[in-house]
Amino acid sequence: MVKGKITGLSVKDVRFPTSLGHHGSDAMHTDPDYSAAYVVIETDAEDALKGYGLTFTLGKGTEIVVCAVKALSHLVVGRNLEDIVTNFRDFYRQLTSDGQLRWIGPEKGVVQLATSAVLNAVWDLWAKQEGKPLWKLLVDMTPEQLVCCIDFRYITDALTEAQALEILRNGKQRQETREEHMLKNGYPAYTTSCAWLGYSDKQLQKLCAEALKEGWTRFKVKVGADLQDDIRRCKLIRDMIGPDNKLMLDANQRWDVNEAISWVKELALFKPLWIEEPTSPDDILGHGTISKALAPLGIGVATGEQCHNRVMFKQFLQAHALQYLQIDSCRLGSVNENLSVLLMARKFNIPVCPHAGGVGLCELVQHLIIFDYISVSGSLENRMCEYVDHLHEHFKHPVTIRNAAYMPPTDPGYSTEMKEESVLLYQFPSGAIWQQLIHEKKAEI
Ligand SMILES: C[C@H](O)[C@@H](O)CC(=O)C(=O)O
Ligand SMILES: [Mg+2]
Repeated sequence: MVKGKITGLSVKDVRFPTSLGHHGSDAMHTDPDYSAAYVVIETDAEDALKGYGLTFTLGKGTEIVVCAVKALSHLVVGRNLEDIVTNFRDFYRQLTSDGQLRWIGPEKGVVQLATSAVLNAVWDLWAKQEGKPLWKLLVDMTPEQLVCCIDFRYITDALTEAQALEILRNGKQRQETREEHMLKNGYPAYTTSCAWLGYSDKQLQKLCAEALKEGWTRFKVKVGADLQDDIRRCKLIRDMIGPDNKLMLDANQRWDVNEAISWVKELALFKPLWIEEPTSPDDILGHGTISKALAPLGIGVATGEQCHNRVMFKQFLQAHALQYLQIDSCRLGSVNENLSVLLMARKFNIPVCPHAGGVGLCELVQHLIIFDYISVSGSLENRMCEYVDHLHEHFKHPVTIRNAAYMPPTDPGYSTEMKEESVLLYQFPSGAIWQQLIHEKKAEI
């Protein structure tokens, strides 16, 4: 039962100094401080439940997203939660179509990140009021209710509402069997934690050995800055994991199109499954050219973590420009826009392998991919979800990984809530952690 009027929305700039340990580093983001614009919404309902939402950023710039969240808040405060969720498509459109704010988007960049943080909080609150983890809320919704959350504007040439309904109705068949499978075995994951670009070979070997012991069988390596380094690191990791485990490469947009093709050909002997973000995330035709060139080598192209909306994904799919689609729970406009992308991926028969990691991205996206398996794709073939072993301790309901798989969350909500003490300590710049780093001249405002 959904209830209450939204009476308040607050947003905080929360940053973790991950750059100090080179965690999260890649060929383009050499010093990321994993951060979040962290939203809390309150209602006047007696249950006193709050909704928590976030979007992921890399340090500087979080304050700009915070500003955008504040600019959106007048569209949220004062609204009745039941009205929002029963007309979710309209609400999504109100947030993304504000006559003035859309000029700095539309549906991309800072305003879309802010939209995502706000809507993630709404979904969290809805799931909490229903007493279900978000994935289960989605699984239990009817196809009609689910399509009512999706804005089909700009994608009907690829997916109509009727086609979405058909996919979701088919997805209802044997749904219980797949739910049981998830509850027993979890959703398969791969790890990126061993091979950030800033890690030494020694660190890489140590982390890889530990991961193998823990049962990981799928590994991602950062590449793209220096070819000889890449060859050395890929050989190191391939030798350690053996020929049968999976290896993926991630260049984080470092190359031009032809450079990407020739560079990846040099790494082909290490048998990577995919090359991720080989070039600009906006270059759909470029990704298509790379896909064509690498297909004979058995290497696919993966992208999506910086794909800013459903229209981009539509075109990637139409242009056969990706072979692995990487949704991101905080880059797209929350669950609403992600639903449309999951359905398009199903229609085009492309496996979804979500981007996760960052801060909170694993916590959130596990709900979406578990729902995808149970109610949309119905398949685990060629599918896996990213896992990164950082910052989970700051969440009230952190992910549970068992045998290299995400176990479905059981607590009500979207797993978005951070521990209060973490928010206090890491709030930028007033939190004690940042005050200390600023004092030691290891950080600046
Ligand atoms: C800057 C981030 O850590 C980025 O490297 C993450 C990423 O590309 C991934 O996890 O994939
Ligand atoms: Mg990546």
